[in-house]
Amino acid sequence: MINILDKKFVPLISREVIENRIAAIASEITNDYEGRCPLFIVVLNGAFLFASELVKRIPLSCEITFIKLASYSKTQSTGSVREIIGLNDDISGREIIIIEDIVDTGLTMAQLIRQINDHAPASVAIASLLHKPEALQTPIYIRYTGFNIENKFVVGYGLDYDGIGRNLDAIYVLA
Ligand SMILES: O=P(O)(O)OC[C@H]1O[C@H](OP(=O)(O)OP(=O)(O)O)[C@H](O)[C@@H]1O
Ligand SMILES: Nc1nc2[nH]cnc2c(=O)[nH]1
Repeated sequence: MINILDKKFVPLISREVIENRIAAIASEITNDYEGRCPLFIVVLNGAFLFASELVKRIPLSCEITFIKLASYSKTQSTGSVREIIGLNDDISGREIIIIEDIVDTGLTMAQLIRQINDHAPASVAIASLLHKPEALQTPIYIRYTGFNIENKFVVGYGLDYDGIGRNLDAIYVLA
């Protein structure tokens, strides 16, 4: 059990299990994109750790860029997605792979996909470390999923509770 601010969390997914799964996703992406040069779009803040562990295992020629979106306040979705840092890259004709830490309600991803599709990419795929299928409010197809989890608030491996806990090397769930 760990304490973060006023809440208690218990272990859900260990570092070893996470890293083995990331290695498997990296192999899949490497096979699927052989001979192509994908552009990874990393959704900050939460996806920074997943992204760094993933891309270092993908020996393809590729580019990596960042966008910063926010929709969560403490343990709840606010229902609206704010863009804090936008996309400056030319994505038309590119093979896009979005790297996300979690797809929960799906509102963040739905907005980002709409925004990307407005710029005529060649293809768009999503890689998300976590997914809460029961929480989804809009259909989202996730090509590469790390783990499907229950609809409970989680922290660690990039994910925070009120700004704290992103540096934990495993995933914890609210007790
Ligand atoms: O599917 P949704 O319900 O839209 O939730 C998913 C989003 O929530 C988290 O971001 P958050 O707003 O917490 O910002 P952060 O990544 O900076 O922590 C996460 O990184 C996703 O981007
Ligand atoms: N930290 C954290 N951020 C989220 N964003 C969407 N769902 C979650 C969650 O369960 N935990």
